[in-house]
Order: sequence, then structure tokens, then C-alpha cells
Amino acid sequence: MDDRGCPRFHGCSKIGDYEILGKLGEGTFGLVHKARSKKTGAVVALKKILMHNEKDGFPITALREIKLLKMLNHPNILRLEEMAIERSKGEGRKKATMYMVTPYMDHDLSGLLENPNVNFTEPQIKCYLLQLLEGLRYLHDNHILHRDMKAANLLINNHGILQIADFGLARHYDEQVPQPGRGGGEAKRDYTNLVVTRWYRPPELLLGLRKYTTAIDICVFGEMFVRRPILAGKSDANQLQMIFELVGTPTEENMPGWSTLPGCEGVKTFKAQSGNLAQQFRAQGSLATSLLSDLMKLDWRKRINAIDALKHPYFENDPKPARPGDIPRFEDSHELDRRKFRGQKAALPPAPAGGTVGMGPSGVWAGGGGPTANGPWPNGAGPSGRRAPGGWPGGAGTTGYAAGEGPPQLSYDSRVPNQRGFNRGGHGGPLDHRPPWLRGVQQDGRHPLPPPVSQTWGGSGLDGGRDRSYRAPSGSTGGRMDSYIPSYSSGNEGTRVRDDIARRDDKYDRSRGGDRREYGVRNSGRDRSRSPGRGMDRDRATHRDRDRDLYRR
Ligand SMILES: Nc1ncnc2c1ncn2[C@@H]1O[C@H](COP(=O)(O)OP(=O)(O)OP(=O)(O)O)[C@@H](O)[C@H]1O
Repeated sequence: MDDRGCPRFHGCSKIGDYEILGKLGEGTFGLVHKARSKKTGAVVALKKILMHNEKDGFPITALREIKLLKMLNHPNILRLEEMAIERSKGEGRKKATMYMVTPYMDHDLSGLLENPNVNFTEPQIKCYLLQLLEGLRYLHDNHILHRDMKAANLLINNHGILQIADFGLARHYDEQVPQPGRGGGEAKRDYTNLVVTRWYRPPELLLGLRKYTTAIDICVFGEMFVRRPILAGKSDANQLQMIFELVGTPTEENMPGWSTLPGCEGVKTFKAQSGNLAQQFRAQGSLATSLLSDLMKLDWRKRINAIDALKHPYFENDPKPARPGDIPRFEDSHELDRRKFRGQKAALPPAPAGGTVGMGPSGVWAGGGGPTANGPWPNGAGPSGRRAPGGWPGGAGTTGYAAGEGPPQLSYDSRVPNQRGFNRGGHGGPLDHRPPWLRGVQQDGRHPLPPPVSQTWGGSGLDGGRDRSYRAPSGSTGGRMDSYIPSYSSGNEGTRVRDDIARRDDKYDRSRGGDRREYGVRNSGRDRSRSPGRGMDRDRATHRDRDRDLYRR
């Protein structure tokens, strides 16, 4: 029942009851469309459940998402209103396609952060963050791990309400729920650690911990300050390096037990660092950095939980959090709109010399696009990767990182154009926030390829320099396999490359030690070109496997 005593979940309707208004998103598990109910006039989102292999029936991941969403009832969790069914003739029998019907949300955080016409004020950030923490507290208190927290899964409407969405990777959590003052606690049983988009993966997952806790959902929200993922690692090893640059390398004091985790060996060769978070986020003030460092604590047992984060003095201090109703309305902004926004950014003039945007030579995130910014410019700099001129390893005509060049550095001079790293604008110019594989055009006019999912841990991949000795945690990512990264359209929405599909697919063969060559990919190093036919077969097979596997874990 909802607050008005009406049933929350109405059951099933027909797709004909809706008028489709446009495409909103394209996820791993389904296409999302905006639609209007012909009966009530309500604007909704319809998430189509993709049947990757019809013989296997309804995907177990979708069943899981539907089951969880039906159970949940909180203002900061997306509400499943009903399922809509479409029956169409196919191969001599009626085929059914199912849609999840949820209220339409005007934005997702990822799209909103990319929209150059939207400025985030500090009261607004506090308002969103409070709602996010309320949603997380509710989930964790109800023994649910989300396991895919990221900006694209945080939906926001023009009434200032934020809701957590996408429960495709969520699961019941068998451990004690978080207690005040007790961080994330400890888990007794193993869970699969092939969860959470790489850029949002906490260090314990990257190091192969399987007894993880609700602390994995307390990911990095510095993104709201700097308007892009603050830890955009290019491989799992690189991800760890970026985390350690920010919060320091692990020791037995700050991360007890780290040296017994499967992935620790390579990390031991990393240069010891004390972390520069306070310096990087200096512009945001000491309370913001204090909360951020609590959220990013290496020790997952001590990482602040949602209950305590809600009481952090950051929220009590001026400026006070905005009330949702006070936040202005913005034009609809979804992850899928980002290409449009990037076009707008490229058309804007470069930031004034003097560096009020981006991370300047001092290495500090300046306030350009941050909460106190006046202009439309998002912060320009970010933790970023450097790419050798030849492009990506494994892709056609690419050469990968130059040996010894090392992993991305947290340094950027906003006054120097065309640096490698997070550039700003155009192809390699200022204000270009796209992942490196979308930046720059090769001589033949094509974009460089995204990094193949098979980025290796110690071979010829992105692991030049310091990275070289790192090995994936055995038993987790299969030794030579990376976790998943958010995917972006290369500009052609119709043929969007989903690296995360592969990531999720990997779960089955990694966790079971299966032979990846069965799908003609990855560990042979021969078949990175992904011929379309084989790719589709592989996708179908691996989706099936993923669905089976996820249900167990
Ligand atoms: N109710 C909604 N209102 C508006 N937009 C929505 C809604 N639900 C989803 N979207 C849009 O569709 C995108 C994908 O949705 P969702 O994350 O649920 O799909 P998915 O297939 O599980 O994606 P992923 O690849 O992240 O697993 C979201 O990032 C958002 O932009």
C-alpha cells in the first residue's frame, strides 16, 4: 500500500494502454522508454525486459529486480507500479514481451551532471545526498545490497526527489544490518565480488574480498562536486592506484587484513602514499572532505554507514540542505542525453586563463563546476588516464599505453590545452569529459575503440609503468580479467557498445572457472575484434549464464 492506502503494485496491463513518447535509456537488461498512460495520463518509464535467450524463459535477474521492487516501499526508492505485457506474433506463436512500469523521473544524476545548463549548488548537493543516504539506510536496514550504485542509477525528478533505481544486481544480504557507530560491520559468508561498476568499486572488492558488506554501496559521491566520476580507472589495477592516490595506500592500520586478500600481491609493489583527498577537495571545505573521507575509508568495517552519514555535521553546517521543493526544475537530462550536452559544451568558449575551473597545477579541484560555481562550466580536470598516441591496446590500429608511462595521474593544469587526461572540450581540447576512448578521432576519422573488456593485468594492456606487476585477485576476476566499466555511446546510439554486458557475462565463467574460449573471447588475446556474429552468440550464451549465476549468488 502507498501513503494514500492504495495498492502500490497494480498487477499487469497491456502495452497498448501506453503511448510511447521516446527513448530514455539503454541498459544491460532492457531498453527504457518514456510513455504516457492512455487511461490516467500519467507519464511513466517502461523498461523492456530483454529476453536474451528465449528458450531460457524470463531472465532471472529481471525476476529478482521485480521481486525486490515490489517489496520495497520508500520515497527514495523507485516504485514499480505494474508490469505491462506486449503480445506479438512470432514464429507461429504468440510471444510476450514484458515491461516494468515505473513513474517517469526527469533526470538521472549522470545526465544531470553532464548538462552544462545545470549548476549544482551546495544546498542542492546536500539535499540529494541526504535522500540517497535515506534510501540506502532503508535498503540496508531491510537486508538488501544494491551492488550497482552509480550516478546513472540515481533518478531525480523536477520536484527535487531522488530515487535509487536499477535493482538488477541487488540481492538479499544475510548478515546483521548496519548499526549506528559500527560502520559496515563484517560479513560471515561469501558473495560474488563481480559486482559494482568499476569506477564505483570499493577497494576491498577490487582486492578480491568476498565477505563484503553494505559498505560496498557507500560509494564515491565526490562526483556531485566535480561533476564526473572522480575515480575513472582504466583497469582494476589502475582503479586501485587511483583510490590509493586519493586516500592512501593500505596498511594493517588503515585496512586491517588487506594483505591477506587475494589481490594484495601486486598492490604491495605500489609506491606508498598518504593520500591527497583533503587537498583535492580543498575547495569544497573541511566538512565535505571529512564526510568524503569517511565514505571512502579503506577499512570497510569502519567505513561510515548510511545511518551515521546522515548525522554528519556536513549537513548541519551552513549552507543548509535545500528542501526538495526548492530545487529548480531542469530540462530532462538522462545518461542517453549526454552526447547532446557534450555538443553544447564543445560549443562553449574555453575557460578563462587563470584556472577557475579544473584541477590546477596545485592539484586542487577548483570550484569551476562545483557547488559554488557561477558559470555553466563543469570542473574540467579529473583523475584521468593517459593514452599513448596510438590509442587503445587490442583495438584496430592501436598501440596502448607507452611502456613506463604509468597509470593515470591525479594532476592537471587547467591552463594547458590538450593535455592527455581529462581534457576539456572538443577532441582532446578543453572541457571534454568523455572517457578517453570517446575523445580524439583517429586519422581515418574513427573514434578510438573503448578498452577491450579483456584488459590484462600485467601484459600489454593499460598497465604500463608502475602497474605492471599487478595481478587480479585469484578466484575473483579470473586472474586476467577486469571488472566492468560504465559504457558510453560512441555517438551512434543504435549500436551502443556495452562493456558492462561483457562484465556481467564474465561472472559465470569466472566464478566457475569455465573456459572463456568457449565464447571466442578474451583470454586468448586473439579475438578482440569481436566479430558481430560471434559476439551475438556469445552475448546470448553469456547472458543466459549470467542470469543463472546471479540467481545463485
Ligand atoms: N523511471 C525512470 N524515469 C526516467 N528514466 C529512467 C527511469 N528508469 C530508467 N531510466 C533511464 O534509463 C537508464 C537505464 O535504466 P536502468 O539502469 O534501470 O537499466 P539497466 O538495463 O538496468 O541499466 P544498467 O546497464 O545500468 O544495468 C537510466 O540510467 C535512466 O537514464
